[in-house]
Amino acid sequence: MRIHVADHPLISHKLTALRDINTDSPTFRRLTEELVTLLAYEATRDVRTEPVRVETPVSPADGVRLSSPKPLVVPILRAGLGMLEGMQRLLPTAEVGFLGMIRNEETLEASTYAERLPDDLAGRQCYLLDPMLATGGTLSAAIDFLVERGANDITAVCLLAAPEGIARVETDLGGINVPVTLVTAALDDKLNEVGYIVPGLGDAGDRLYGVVD
Ligand SMILES: O=P(O)(O)OC[C@H]1O[C@H](OP(=O)(O)OP(=O)(O)O)[C@H](O)[C@@H]1O
Ligand SMILES: O=c1cc[nH]c(=O)[nH]1
Ligand SMILES: [Mg+2]
Repeated sequence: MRIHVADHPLISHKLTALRDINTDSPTFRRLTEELVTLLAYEATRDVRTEPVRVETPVSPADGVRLSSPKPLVVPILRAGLGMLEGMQRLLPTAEVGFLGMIRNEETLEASTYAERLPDDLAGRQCYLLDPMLATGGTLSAAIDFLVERGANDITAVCLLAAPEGIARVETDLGGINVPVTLVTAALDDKLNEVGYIVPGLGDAGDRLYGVVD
């Protein structure tokens, strides 16, 4: 897996505020959107374009525009939904698919409760959105869903990734001949004994959607 840690000072600044336990839900949502827009800039570095000629008021100009087929953006519910608008800000014409996945907090196994993806993903550039890559079970299962539909160009955009999760995804990818890129704002230290990222930011879904004390 190709890994890009986008450690720009503005990203680090916003991420630090996001981690802060004193950051409330509305601010957490806003910072998530802003961070994703910055990460999307990196994640779409290889987005496909085609040449186009336009007329400026002065002369013809050769440029590019996004080419077909449209990129596909797939937020992993629930927490990934908080990243969708930030991504759409840079890719407003992208198609959007959905995966609903939940990790069992005892076993740490991911299961899928909703899935809405186009049937054929061959040749599509696919962007998975999930703020947290912890044990890697969720991302690995999401990649499997896309690959089963023929995807062969996958980029995962995460806010935080743990080394254990990256290792798991890389192992699981061993049997799949599909290039996957991970773009993340930070590589954290480790997982704790209950599978949370350390230092992390806590439960991203709860902090986005207000289920906090
Ligand atoms: O790498 P993993 O160990 O699989 O953990 C990461 C997953 O856990 C969180 O989702 P959660 O299951 O809490 O669901 P939610 O988004 O509905 O809160 C997070 O948003 C990831 O999807
Ligand atoms: O630290 C973690 C791990 C999984 N899911 C989260 O929301 N946070
Ligand atoms: Mg959660």
